[in-house]
Amino acid sequence: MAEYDLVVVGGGPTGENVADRAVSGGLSVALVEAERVGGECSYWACMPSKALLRPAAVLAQARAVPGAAEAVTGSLDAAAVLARRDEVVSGFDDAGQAEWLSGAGVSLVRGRARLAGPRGVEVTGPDGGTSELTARHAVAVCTGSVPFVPGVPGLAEAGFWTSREGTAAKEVPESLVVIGGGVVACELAWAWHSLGARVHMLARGGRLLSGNEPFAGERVAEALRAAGVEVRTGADVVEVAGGADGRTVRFRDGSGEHRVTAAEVLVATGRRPATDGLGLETVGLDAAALADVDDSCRVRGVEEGWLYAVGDVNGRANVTHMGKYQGRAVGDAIAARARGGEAAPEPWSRWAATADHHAVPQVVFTEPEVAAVGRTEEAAREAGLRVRAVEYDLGWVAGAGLFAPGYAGRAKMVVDEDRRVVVGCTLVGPGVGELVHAATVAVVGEVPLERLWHAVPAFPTVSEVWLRLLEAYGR
Ligand SMILES: Cc1cc2nc3c(=O)[nH]c(=O)nc-3n(C[C@H](O)[C@H](O)[C@H](O)COP(=O)(O)OP(=O)(O)OC[C@H]3O[C@@H](n4cnc5c(N)ncnc54)[C@H](O)[C@@H]3O)c2cc1C
Ligand SMILES: NC(=O)c1ccc[n+]([C@@H]2O[C@H](COP(=O)([O-])OP(=O)(O)OC[C@H]3O[C@@H](n4cnc5c(N)ncnc54)[C@H](O)[C@@H]3O)[C@@H](O)[C@H]2O)c1
Repeated sequence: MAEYDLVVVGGGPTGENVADRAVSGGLSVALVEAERVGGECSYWACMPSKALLRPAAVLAQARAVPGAAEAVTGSLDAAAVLARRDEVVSGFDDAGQAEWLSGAGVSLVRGRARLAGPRGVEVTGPDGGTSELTARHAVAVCTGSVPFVPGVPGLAEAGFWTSREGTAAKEVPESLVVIGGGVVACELAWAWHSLGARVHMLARGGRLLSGNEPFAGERVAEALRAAGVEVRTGADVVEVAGGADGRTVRFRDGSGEHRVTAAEVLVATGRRPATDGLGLETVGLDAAALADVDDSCRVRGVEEGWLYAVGDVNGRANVTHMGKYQGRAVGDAIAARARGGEAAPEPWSRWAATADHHAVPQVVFTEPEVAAVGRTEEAAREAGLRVRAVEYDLGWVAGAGLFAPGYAGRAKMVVDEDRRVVVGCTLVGPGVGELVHAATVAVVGEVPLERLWHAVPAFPTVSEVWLRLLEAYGR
């Protein structure tokens, strides 16, 4: 039985960061990975999806600028885009990331882990053999999430894509029905449409990207429709059936019952924590327990506090950057506690993932992009804040006009009237993903509006929208 100070279960971006920080803090660390070091993000999520989307964005932006537009005479080369995607995922080979782990001083154990009593981890290796690891101080569960698949009659029999096939497919399907209206649905609808598939989206809710300000989903839906994607909102999928022509999806919306047939069906209806077979019962817990963590991601109610749940598996903020952020805090906290310190997760201390609560940035890489941080106006009001929001048309900013004539976009800033600080910001438009960090700094730093006036955006950049938003709010 091998003993380490810390055993990390799951080598996605979150687990890698927990392990790296704990080693830097002087601990011995084993990391157990069942599939590929780098996790979902590197092979079937963030990286391949962005590789599929980027060429279309570049092409659209070149086409929007006279002088460059004339030089664009062809369309996307789908085979080259897929080849680039394969390059970005290193041909699904994790040797590079495994080497990085080893260089960082982390011991990689390949296999599937399950808890085996307090501080115990049993690993079933690729050859089916089992081994046991013991953690002197802590076990960090960083197993991520798996697709949530609704129980639609006929779906399983007909066969469907999840985000795995939706990012890793080797060929462009002739047609695709996307079930869902969230981030995965919007991004992958764009990606496969841009590569030549006929795409039909069926979103259950009244709008796309429902976690964002309403104008975000509306603008993305408008753009998808303008590009030729069929977008249906308020659509309830009733049944899916396989046949010679592909897969037929029967759905209902406000106008009645309809059918659509496509070569493939992509189910993008959210994700759930990856806790199956994790052995939580051996320590007296159920799957829900991993969502009940303090701000250092320590699972509550576990005697001696040796168990942590970090990243997607705790459901606090399911994006890679927040998993990594949690991972840094957790690795540092475990190391500090192993040295006998308390590492109390006081708000904004190095041991607390405080930003998870209301300062999470996210970029949706559609065309236009959606970039947001903090609370929407509605969420802020629901949280009891007295807020005032201002909006500004990005197309009126000089830098946007230079970015592309006819640039279309919108920005919204939500201000806490009592503290006079920004608590949320949403930007929609081409290339706005690169603008969101300024908003994140304002939200996390709780920079007073009076001081924000002194943060002068360079001319002529799209960031001048900050000045316009402040003017719209009034001094
Ligand atoms: C299509 C798609 C696109 C996305 N795009 C973005 C994006 O652009 N930006 C962004 O920030 N986020 C994006 N996300 C979200 C992002 O992928 C996740 O938030 C991120 O991967 C979470 O990291 P993690 O390390 O917590 O989990 P994961 O990346 O899921 O890693 C978990 C690891 O644990 C391993 N594991 C699981 N169970 C066991 C076990 N029992 N034993 C051993 N190992 C185990 C798995 O094999 C996996 O390697 C996207 C998600 C999807 C689906
Ligand atoms: N660029 C990024 O940062 C990025 C990209 C992709 C995914 N992600 C993350 O990955 C996670 C998963 O994304 P997602 O899009 O799968 O989830 P999501 O929660 O964003 O969207 C789920 C969608 O499925 C719909 N839905 C849920 N149950 C349904 C049902 N039974 N029938 C029909 N529709 C149903 C919801 O109405 C919603 O539109 C999210 O946390 C997301 O933030 C991030």
